[in-house]
Amino acid sequence: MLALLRSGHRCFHQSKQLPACYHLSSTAGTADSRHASRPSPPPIQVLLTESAGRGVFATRNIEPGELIHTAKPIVSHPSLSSVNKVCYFCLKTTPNGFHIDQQKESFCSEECREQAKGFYEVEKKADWSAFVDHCRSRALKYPLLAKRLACMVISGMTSAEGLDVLQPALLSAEMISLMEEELGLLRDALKGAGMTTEQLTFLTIEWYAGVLARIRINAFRIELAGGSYEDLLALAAASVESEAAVGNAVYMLPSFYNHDCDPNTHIVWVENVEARLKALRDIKAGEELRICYIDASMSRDARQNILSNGFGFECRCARCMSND
Ligand SMILES: C[S@@+](CC[C@H](N)C(=O)[O-])C[C@H]1O[C@@H](n2cnc3c(N)ncnc32)[C@H](O)[C@@H]1O
Repeated sequence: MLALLRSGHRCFHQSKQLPACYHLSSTAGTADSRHASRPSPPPIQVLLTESAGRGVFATRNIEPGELIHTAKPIVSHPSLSSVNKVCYFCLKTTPNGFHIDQQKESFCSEECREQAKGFYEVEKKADWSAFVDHCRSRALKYPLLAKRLACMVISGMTSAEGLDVLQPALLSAEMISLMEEELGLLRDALKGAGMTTEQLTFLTIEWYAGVLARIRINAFRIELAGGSYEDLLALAAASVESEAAVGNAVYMLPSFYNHDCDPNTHIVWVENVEARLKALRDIKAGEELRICYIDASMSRDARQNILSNGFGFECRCARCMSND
C-alpha cells in the first residue's frame, strides 16, 4: 500500500492560521530521536486547506523515516477481546499486570494506575454488564470510548466539551434513535453506581450523539507493533484491516491529518497507545502531511466507497484522480 503512485500533491492552505492551541506540545525528533539532546517542537502547524477542512502542514523539510511527533490520546479504551490482556490505561500488553480490588482490569505500572485513577474510581463502582452485552452483541466499539469519556467527565479529569473541536460525522435520525437505547444503559449503570442527577446533567442525547459523531470520524484502531521501526512499514501495510486491534483511541493533533491514498506520513504504535507520526518520504516545507485512513491496497472503487460511507467525503487525491 505504501509504494504506490507518488502524488507530489501541493498544499492549498489559506493564510488564516488556527489558534495557538492547535500547535500542540507533542514531542518530535529526527530519524533517531534517542540521540537528540532535547525535544524540539514538532515541525508542523494546523491550517485550513482549500477543500478538506483543516489539515496538518510541514513547517520545514522533513526527511523520510523522521519521527514528526508523538501524541497521547484524549481518550482510549481496550477492545472487548483485549480487556484482560492489556493495560486498562495505556493498552500495553500486560502478562503480569497488577489488579486493583480484585477487579478484572489490570494496569502495567503504578504510573498508569495513577493516571487512570480518576475515571477508574467512577467506572469500577458500576455494573457494566448490560452496556457491555449491548456493545458485544452488536460489535460496537465506540460506545466504550464514550463510556470512558463520561467517567472522565464525572471524575473531573476532562471537560464535557473535550472533543468539541474535532470534526463530527453527520448522523441520521435513525442512528440517533439507536443511540438513545445505549445512552439509557450508560445512565442506568452510572445511576446504579450512586452518581447523582447533578453529576449526570451533561449526559444528554445531544452530548452522547455529539461525542459518537466525533469518535466515528476521528478514532484510531490501535495495533501494537512491539518491534523495531524497520518492521513498522510492513506491519502498517499488512494490518490496516486485520483484527489485531488492542483498542481504540481519539487524539487531538492526529485528528487533523487528512487522508491520501498515497500518503506521505503514517501513524504507528510501538508498545502502547502513544501514537507516532512518521514521514514516509521527503516532505517539503509547506507541504500538507496526510495519512491513509484505510487499506490503500484496495481498488479505487472500493476505497472511494469506504471513504464515502465511513467518512462522508469523496477522495480526490492524486492517486484517485489518476484512476489508480
Ligand atoms: C479526521 S478528519 C481530518 C481533519 C478535518 N479536515 C478537520 O478539519 O477536522 C477527517 C475529515 O476530513 C475531511 N477529509 C480528510 N481527508 C480528505 C480528503 N482526502 N478529501 C476531502 N476531505 C477530506 C473529511 O471531511 C473527513 O471526514
